[in-house]
Amino acid sequence: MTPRPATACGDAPGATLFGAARRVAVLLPVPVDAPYDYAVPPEMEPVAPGDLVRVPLGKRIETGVVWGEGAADVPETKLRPILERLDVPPMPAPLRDLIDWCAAYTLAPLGQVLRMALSVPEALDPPKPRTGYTARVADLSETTLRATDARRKVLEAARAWPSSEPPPAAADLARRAGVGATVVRGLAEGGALAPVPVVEEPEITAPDPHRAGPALSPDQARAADVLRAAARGGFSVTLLEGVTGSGKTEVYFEAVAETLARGRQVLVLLPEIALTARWPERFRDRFGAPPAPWHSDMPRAQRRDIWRAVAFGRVSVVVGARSALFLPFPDLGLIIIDEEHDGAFKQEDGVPYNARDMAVVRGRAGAHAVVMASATPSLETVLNARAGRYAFVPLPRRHGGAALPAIETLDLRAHPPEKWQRQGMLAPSFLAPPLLDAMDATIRRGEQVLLFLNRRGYAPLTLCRACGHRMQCPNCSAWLVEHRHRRLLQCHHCDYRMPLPETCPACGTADALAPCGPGVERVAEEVASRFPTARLVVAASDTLLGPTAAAELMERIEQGAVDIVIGTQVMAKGHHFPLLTLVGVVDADLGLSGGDLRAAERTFQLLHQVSGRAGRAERPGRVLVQTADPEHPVMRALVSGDAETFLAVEAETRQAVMMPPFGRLVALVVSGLDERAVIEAGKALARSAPRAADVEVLGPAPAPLAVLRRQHRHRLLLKAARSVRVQPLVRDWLAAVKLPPGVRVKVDVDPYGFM
Ligand SMILES: Nc1ncnc2c1ncn2[C@@H]1O[C@H](COP(=O)(O)OP(=O)(O)OP(=O)(O)O)[C@@H](O)[C@H]1O
Ligand SMILES: [Zn+2]
Repeated sequence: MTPRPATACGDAPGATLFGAARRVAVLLPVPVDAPYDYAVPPEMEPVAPGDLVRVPLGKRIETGVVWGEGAADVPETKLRPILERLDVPPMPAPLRDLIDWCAAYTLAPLGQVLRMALSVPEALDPPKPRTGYTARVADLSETTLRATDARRKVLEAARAWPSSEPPPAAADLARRAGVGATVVRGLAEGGALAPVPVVEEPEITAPDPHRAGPALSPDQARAADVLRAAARGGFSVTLLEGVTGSGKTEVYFEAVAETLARGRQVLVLLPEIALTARWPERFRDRFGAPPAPWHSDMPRAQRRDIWRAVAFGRVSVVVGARSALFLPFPDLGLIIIDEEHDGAFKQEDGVPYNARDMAVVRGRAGAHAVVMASATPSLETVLNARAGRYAFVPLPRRHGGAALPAIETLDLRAHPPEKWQRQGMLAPSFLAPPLLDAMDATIRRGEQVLLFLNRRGYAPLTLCRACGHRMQCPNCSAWLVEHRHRRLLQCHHCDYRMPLPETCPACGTADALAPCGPGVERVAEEVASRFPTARLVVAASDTLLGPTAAAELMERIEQGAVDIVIGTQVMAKGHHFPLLTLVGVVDADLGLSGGDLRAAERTFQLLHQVSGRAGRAERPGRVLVQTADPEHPVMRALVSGDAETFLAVEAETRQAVMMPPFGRLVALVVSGLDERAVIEAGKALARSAPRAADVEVLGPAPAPLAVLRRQHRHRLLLKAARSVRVQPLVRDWLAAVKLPPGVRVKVDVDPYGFM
């Protein structure tokens, strides 16, 4: 552990002497490892852990949280006082536990983790009052004001304003009286109306847990019983594994209802909340009121309101992205993690934590149930369920008698795509003839097609036919992706953009730059030409502008206003389109290259999820998976539907090399502008790497993304047996190496991505 900092004020002398004043530790949302001590002015008592306080820090004033008793190792004379205790509920103990745990586990500074829980500092201030007006007199004759018609009407309206409602604003009162707002202000100045400060928190309709849900099938009812029982008990984790379209949402809604009926709060975590915009509508259909959303794309004012409503217990259900886990629920009774296998639960920037795992920590701290739902649970979670650490609830059948789709591979070597005519020239095709035939037949039947390609833009690479030059990002070791609609080349890592040049920047040849490989836009171009009358949409994170637009598009698809959807992973999960019967996977091999530990698992999950969009209602579904390697275990598992064997082989492979979840991994990414310094630092780290039984350090080696935003990046990987506590090892390791200026080391415990 880093030693507790001596004092918050540096060399500034203590402002006051406090005699025997009590001291407390206050954690501040700044990158420090431990709380600072402060004195509690006696008149402020009682001050207790969790209280939000304002304290001096150097020359600033900071807001922090009382974390516990003071440490007594700061001299009395240096101790500074708490300035103010804020008028918000204390941070609940389970959230403080989570913050402690998260910092200790990820090795992130404690204060940096706290910062995630205080992400909307303005939510700590009382809402700004607005001015309302009440009648001060019964009649204008009691004032010196001349009695005009307009004035009389306003005074009457003010006197008639229902006392159950807060006093109206000038504009509202004027509207009621049918006059202009200036009349109201004139009456206030003349003493006929009294201006009063009105504090209003936004109104929230509570979801009603007693509304009847749909009639559940026997399978669903059994599963719902187990989840309801879990929601009544203390801490538990349950894996709800249901095939795509089995009604997992309806089933876990029963656990939500149970928790709400017991008067406790519920948190539902969804990956990429902004894109699963239909979920709140389903919730509203079931419970009669919307859940409170929480994600980073929300307007700040809305985040402020929701943070407060959660803290004061006025909100009972939040549906959000991973950061919702750090909201100050005073009485959380259930966490649901939908699509628990999804990589979006892992935060890569800032504090690298996995919200799925931290939800379990939060559940244990708060002694309540945690439910993980997925059709393709992660290997970690499956093993936890097998070992009995998690309860297991299966939903083996689709709802309403729908069959699972028939999945076939389409060997691209046996069925090479045939070129097509583009503006009088032959253009490469990305769709094999059998897929095109199936699409044609599907549309003719009035059904829908989803073509899945997990690549945004037009082409992932642009190259010069004359000299072979490849258009690369100036800041990253990555190709620039062409976005033809927007007429630009863009880096998907740093967002660098440039117009598509007319001549090759290397050799100067005109019109020689050619796209290489497909993105969704390019597939759409081919489809538009081959199916000129079909109604076509492209759905990718950069074409769906915001949750509302996304929800609208999903609704249009649901209603059959679209024939062919060409989409990235935003189309893969959660959606329920009754008319969608054909899914074509354009490039199933895309995610399999590269040395990523989870490449096979992730590809299987994604392709299985997207396959699951087909044939969810009466009409049967079909999936065609284009691949150059139909014998690959991922393709075989997809076709056979035998996830169990696939996971067993995955498990065996990883166990043989002691990779997660059988061993532990910690990634260290060394980065800096100066490549030499980065390499030297990497070597220095390797030299002082921990030497212990069951611990191995690999690297340094350039990271797959060797340059990112001009920063050179080298990686080391610490691999250890599960029994090893890696945090103290890494802490000592980092403490032993002095980094040159300008070089940083980012620690990622349980890395998920390997870029
Ligand atoms: N008991 C039921 N009564 C009526 N409709 C149901 C019932 N169960 C499920 N459904 C409907 O079936 C569809 C599929 O359910 P849901 O989306 O919950 O499945 P899922 O298991 O979450 O699927 P996926 O994992 O593919 O997203 C939804 O439209 C849902 O409303
Ligand atoms: Zn870049």
